[in-house]
Amino acid sequence: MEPHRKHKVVGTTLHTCHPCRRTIPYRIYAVVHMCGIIALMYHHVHSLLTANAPIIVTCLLLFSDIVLSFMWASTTSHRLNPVHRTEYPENFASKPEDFPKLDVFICTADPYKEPPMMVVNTVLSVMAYDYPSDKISVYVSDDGGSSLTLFALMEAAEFSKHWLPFCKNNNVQDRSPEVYFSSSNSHSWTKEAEIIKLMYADMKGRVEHVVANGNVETALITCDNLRGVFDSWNYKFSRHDHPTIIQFELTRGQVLQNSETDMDNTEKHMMPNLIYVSREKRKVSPHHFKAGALNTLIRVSGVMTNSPILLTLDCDMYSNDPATPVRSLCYLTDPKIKSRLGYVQFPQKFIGISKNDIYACESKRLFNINMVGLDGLMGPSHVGTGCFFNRRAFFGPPSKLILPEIDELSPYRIADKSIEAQDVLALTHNVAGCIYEYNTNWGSKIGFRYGSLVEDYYTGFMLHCEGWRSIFCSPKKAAFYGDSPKCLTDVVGQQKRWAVGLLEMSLSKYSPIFYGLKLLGLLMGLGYCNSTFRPFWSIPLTVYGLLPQLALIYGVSVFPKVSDPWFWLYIFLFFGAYAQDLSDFLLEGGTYRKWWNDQRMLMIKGLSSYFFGFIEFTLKTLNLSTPKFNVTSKANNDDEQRKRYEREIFDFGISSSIFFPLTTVAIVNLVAFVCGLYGVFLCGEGLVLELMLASFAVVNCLPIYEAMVFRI
Ligand SMILES: O=c1ccn([C@@H]2O[C@H](COP(=O)(O)OP(=O)(O)O[C@H]3O[C@H](CO)[C@@H](O)[C@H](O)[C@H]3O)[C@@H](O)[C@H]2O)c(=O)[nH]1
Ligand SMILES: [Mn+2]
Repeated sequence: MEPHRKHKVVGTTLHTCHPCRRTIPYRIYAVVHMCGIIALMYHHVHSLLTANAPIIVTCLLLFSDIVLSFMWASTTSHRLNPVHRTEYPENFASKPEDFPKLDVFICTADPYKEPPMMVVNTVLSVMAYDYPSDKISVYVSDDGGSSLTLFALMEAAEFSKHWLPFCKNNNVQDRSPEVYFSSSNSHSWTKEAEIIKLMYADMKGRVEHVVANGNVETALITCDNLRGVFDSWNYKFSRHDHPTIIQFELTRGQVLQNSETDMDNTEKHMMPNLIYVSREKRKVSPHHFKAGALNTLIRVSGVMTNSPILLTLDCDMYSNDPATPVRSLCYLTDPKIKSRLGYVQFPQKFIGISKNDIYACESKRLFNINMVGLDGLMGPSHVGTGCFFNRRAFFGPPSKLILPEIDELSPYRIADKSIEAQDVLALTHNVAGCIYEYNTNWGSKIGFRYGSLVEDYYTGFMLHCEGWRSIFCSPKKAAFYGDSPKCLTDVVGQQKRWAVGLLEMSLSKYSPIFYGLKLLGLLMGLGYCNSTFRPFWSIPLTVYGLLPQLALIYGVSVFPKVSDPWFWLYIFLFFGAYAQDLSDFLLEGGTYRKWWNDQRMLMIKGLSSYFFGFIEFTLKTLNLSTPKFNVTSKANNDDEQRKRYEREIFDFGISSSIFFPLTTVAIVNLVAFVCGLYGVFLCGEGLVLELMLASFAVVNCLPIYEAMVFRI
């Protein structure tokens, strides 16, 4: 973070906003770089007309440079007005009874890729927020329809009665029990902590036993009334075809927590609601993956509690700071901005990243740098997790409320009935049914939007287009920590899914380049283009990764020679763009080595994920396949692999065709590099730019050669 003192400070005492220091130099540089790009375009057109190089070569280079310039322009839109914000939750003075109610949504989809203990820890960490407990309702959506997850939540509900008072009475900061009990200060644990630790270990043992067995044995269910709960999982039940299951009174008699009646074991605190929802699934009805799951939760929670504020979390994102909801209220309750404020987005931060982040798992540009840039315009994009929403934002533009099909779901309704009431329960089952959305606005005008595998990004974009604003809230102490894929195959797989989702968005009728620019204006529209058009990086990467290298091998030139003044333009544009990328990184708290790995990963993703993303998207458009939301595995059981990751050794995992273009480019560059060097020694002045490019690629590919050699 930069020092703020000298800068203009605007806002109320609940939050302040400071323009970043780099703004002015960045704006000046933008003008200079733009002149360079215009000159380059002139140069290309000139060579096209005078045709001193083969036309196809000039055209390919021109097209690549157009894509690169577009990427530069869209990145620059983030650089013209970056801001940092600070909030002062200590000034938030409402009485506990005046706090708004909060519904927390946690999504999970597969008990083997997303271990139920992980879900349990996330659930417990938010149940234990420093917030009036009776105002919190935690809804867990289980798209895996798994009895294992439900069993784990029943255990969590029981354990929470001890865990919540323990945290609050001792002001524990790590409210994910796994994190708390694995932290190193074990010697200072009190007797009470030791007892709770044993209870936790006990519960963990039971849950892991059930998961290893693959089914819930009746002997493990201690409470008689709970046994019937698992009857739904009969022979007809499969994860893609099953009825709705909603369980809400776990602790006494039936399932999960209920804040109206459940007291914790010290009888002082009220308990939050904990509700398990597995929406109905039928093979014939589309379920729209996570977007569909979240819309179901918006409706189920609408019927049960209808809190004005929603927090969405992926099951791996546990809370790292119990004060986070109050921090978000600094914005969400500010009368000056609240009527147009759609959401407050926190950054995605991850645990267990290797020292220099070899696979760029942090996605720093996406989750951090770009967010700071967009925050000074209309607000950050939505990144799917760690986001506090204004419920109203899901029901049409700020100026025009779109009423849902039934009154019970209206965002301003006060939910005053008990969640146990029969009619409430019946309605929740109805709204979680798979035909409920037919002929409604869900997924198009209200709720999370369907049509893209990056439902988060798409929905945020549509909200901005409707006139909603957003805020990026990035406190020093991370609000959430999550899990990020840590092996290369998983990373490129995740990125391929994103690429398909982004292409679905960029080539739809709501493409940021038309619809976005029209509704959001130049900078914000371009800002959205920066991410949506990211898969297009594969075009310049392929061209620049092969064409000049082939030229080197055949000894012909495609770039200007050193004696040509245009040579310096190439040097300037290349180093200018890279230097600015590096400076973005360093100014937002990155390191040189992380930046270096990040730029290498862009190359790798471009030649694998984005490349195949294009293919998958084309197949989808031709109706030849339907891309799926492949959930990223968060269970890492491979010790060898983990060790290699910690030692930062590149690991391609199981050999996969996804790496074919990448390895081809790596080999071509190595050959070209050798040929180029040979040329320089042989005839003095060689093809300097071509050789520089090949050497840059070779240096970048070193770990790839290493991995290739070790594999043989
Ligand atoms: O049919 C599905 C598929 C996924 N999920 C949940 O979606 C979340 C994200 O899935 P994950 O495999 O972790 O994907 P990531 O690529 O890591 O997620 C990023 O990208 C997604 C969009 O592709 C966003 O939804 C996420 O919030 C964002 O963190 C998880 O909690 C899943 O349980 C569902 O609920 N239903
Ligand atoms: Mn994830």
